[in-house]
Amino acid sequence: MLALGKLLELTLAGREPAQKIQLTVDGVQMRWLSEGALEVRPPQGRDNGGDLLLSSGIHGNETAPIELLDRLLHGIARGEIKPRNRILFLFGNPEAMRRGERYLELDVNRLFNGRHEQNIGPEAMRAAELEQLARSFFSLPDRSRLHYDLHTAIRGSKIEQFALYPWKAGRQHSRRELERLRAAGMEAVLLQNKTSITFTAFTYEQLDAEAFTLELGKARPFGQNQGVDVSRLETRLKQIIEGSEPETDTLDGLKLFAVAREVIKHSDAFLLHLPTDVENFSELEKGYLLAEDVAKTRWVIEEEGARIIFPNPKVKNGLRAGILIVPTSDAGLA
Ligand SMILES: O=C(O)CCC(=O)N[C@@H](CCC(=O)O)C(=O)O
Ligand SMILES: [Zn+2]
Repeated sequence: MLALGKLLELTLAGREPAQKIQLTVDGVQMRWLSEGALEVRPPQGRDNGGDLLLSSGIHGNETAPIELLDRLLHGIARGEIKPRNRILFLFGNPEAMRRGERYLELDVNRLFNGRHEQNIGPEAMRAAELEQLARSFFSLPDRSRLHYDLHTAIRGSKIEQFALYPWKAGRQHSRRELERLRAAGMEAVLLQNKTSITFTAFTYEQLDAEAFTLELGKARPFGQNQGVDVSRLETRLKQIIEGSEPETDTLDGLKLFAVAREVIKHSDAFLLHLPTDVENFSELEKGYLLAEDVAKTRWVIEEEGARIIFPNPKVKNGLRAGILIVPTSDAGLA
């Protein structure tokens, strides 16, 4: 296999390839751009006008999505997968991947949309670099732009695979993209209703891409992801890459949720009243005291059908310590 197909090995070893550009047997160009960053271009006559950004390893310990991108890249490098669109592969936080940790000092996925400018250190610099790589990749006019940022979660989940869809004023969420996500095995989509500081919020809000964070199961170390079934997503990604995607026109069975409230941790006094092993999408009764914080702040459930995702009292002050969500309908989709 071509050396650049081994982007994961290069990244984990902290090595820069001697040769930055390579061609596969069927004329696909692979170009190493920076640590953990590789662009794939189909031969000119085979380009269908789509630009696809696939990222993982934004959290270094979320290995199933890293292994999935590694398999796709191997397939392309060996000539087994024949791309018809441009692809940018990104491993988000190489040093955290090497250490098997979510992050070193700062969560990279809280440093986009300008936040990296208010911080210092390697992760702030990496977020700035990722923004630049994505901006440059999505700079060509008249092409479709799609970004999937792949993650696994800290805890188990009542709904195993789901997507988070960013929000921008004046822009409607796309039904077609949700149909595609359903076909890729996602069981639920959380429709955001305000701007955010994640990677997909950046590509959605600033680069006009359709962008989704995909949660694929529970985070485990490399080689221990047998319990994370990414087969439907993997099949769909190959089809998108090869331009052979079957038509899909149903949202049947796909659960839609909206954000009711983000629970922000304001101080070290923050207390979250949930068992440590609580699963994502656990339902919470009306009247339940979810959290308390400084200055007698209390988070009491007021919403019918409320559920919690990503509860995490260990986040830094000022950051999201959980999202309260409620069921919603497909009425607002374009
Ligand atoms: O399990 C958790 O608590 C977090 C899993 C994870 O990393 N989720 C992403 C979601 C990003 C988004 O809101 O689009 C994150 O928290 O960064
Ligand atoms: Zn993650």
